[in-house]
Amino acid sequence: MYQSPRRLCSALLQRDAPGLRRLPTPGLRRQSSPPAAAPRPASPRLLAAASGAVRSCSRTVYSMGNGTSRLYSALAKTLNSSTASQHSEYLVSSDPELLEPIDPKELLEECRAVLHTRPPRYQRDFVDLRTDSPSRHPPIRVMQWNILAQALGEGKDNFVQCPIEALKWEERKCLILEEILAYEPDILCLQEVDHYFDTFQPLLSRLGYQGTFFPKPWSPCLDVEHNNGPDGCALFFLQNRFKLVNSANIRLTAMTLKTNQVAIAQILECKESGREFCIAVTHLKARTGWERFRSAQGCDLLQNLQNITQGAKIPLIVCGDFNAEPTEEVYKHFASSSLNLNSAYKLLSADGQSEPPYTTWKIRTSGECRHTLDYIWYSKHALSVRSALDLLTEEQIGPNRLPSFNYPSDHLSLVCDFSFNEEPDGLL
Ligand SMILES: NC(=O)C1=CN([C@@H]2O[C@H](COP(=O)(O)OP(=O)(O)OC[C@H]3O[C@@H](n4cnc5c(N)ncnc54)[C@H](OP(=O)(O)O)[C@@H]3O)[C@@H](O)[C@H]2O)C=CC1
Ligand SMILES: [Mg+2]
Repeated sequence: MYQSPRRLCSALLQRDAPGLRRLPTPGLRRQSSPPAAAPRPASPRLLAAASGAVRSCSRTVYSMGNGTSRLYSALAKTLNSSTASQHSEYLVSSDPELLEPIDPKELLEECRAVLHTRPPRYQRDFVDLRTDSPSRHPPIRVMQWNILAQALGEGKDNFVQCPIEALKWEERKCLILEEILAYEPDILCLQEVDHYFDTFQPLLSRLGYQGTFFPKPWSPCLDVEHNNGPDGCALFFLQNRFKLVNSANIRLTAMTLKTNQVAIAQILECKESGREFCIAVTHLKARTGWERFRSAQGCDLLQNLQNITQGAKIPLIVCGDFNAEPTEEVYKHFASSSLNLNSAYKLLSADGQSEPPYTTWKIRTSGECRHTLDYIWYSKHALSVRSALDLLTEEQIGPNRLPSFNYPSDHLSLVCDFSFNEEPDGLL
């Protein structure tokens, strides 16, 4: 019988343990020594079913080279304005076997079997950040993660110290799934997703998530031979915790021009508390020299979010790979916006005012790239951050940096537990 991930693992999570201290991560880590029982044969049932299930569909949509992005754009529902619209699924499977719930423990076991030759997953701890007021409702766990598009990792990114075998999709996808299953986010905000239909949508939907994908109009993945389609942003939420009220796919503009960057914004209603909030995910333009462009995209996103949240009446969480250090203009726009946002990971610093030293760390032909680019912004008057997942240390990341055999992306996942403030002061 299927149980929701939260019910299965709540005893292990200790999210509500009192005191200000580091919390142990869930007990779902792959073991460093081989398990007593022999690992499963290398024909994972759930993983194989997932990729086989949608292959026929993804072939139809994706296997036509660069022209596919045009076809895909026609399939994707695009809103250039701030108007929110009703959500609709891009792909609805009619095969009942593919809709059967998965036991997350079983999927995790399959991932571990696939990964049994690799070193163990890095250990990261949650830092308890609670200030005072206890919450009557369970926290909302949000994960922000640029998972590294498979086509970009293999074909464009030039991670010169990362062995190509570490990027093999059949194993790397298990490392990504393992990270998601270990932290059990209620909401998952992803960038560089180029395996939505054949991997994440079918698997995560069977774990109880409802997903939305919005591809980039001209994804650079489509320039890579044997690509799996365009990359884009994906947003998943647990259906037993939230009801979708409204959803908007936004193609960002810069100085009124349409750009290649996108965002998804959704209004969700919390089933336990009845409270509504807006969750958004984005991936802004990369590379140096594009700072003003990013700034304009950020302004457009803020304007869209102003409208969607009815002028900051609805609490907001914005996750993204902003491709911008905290010194950049786009960061300052978010920090000083009338939406009253704070960046959650600043709370890990001693004074609560500094961003972490890095959220991505890789070595390209140009040298070492260590930057803080990923953020989780939240309405600072309406929401509190109860805990945040600590980042990896330099030692854990290792001399060859990311991605690696232990970690599947060049960006670290950020995970926070939020709760609504009990007595909103009307300032949001
Ligand atoms: N077919 C066509 O007509 C068109 C095609 N295009 C394609 O789109 C691409 C541009 O798309 P756009 O969305 O603006 O791309 P971005 O500049 O935003 O970058 C795309 C990806 O490249 C990664 N990246 C960042 N820095 C580097 C680097 N130094 N080396 C390698 N990869 C890096 C980024 O990862 P991260 O965020 O993790 O840093 C990001 O995911 C073009 O190169 C072209 O391939 C664009 C327009 C038209
Ligand atoms: Mg990238």
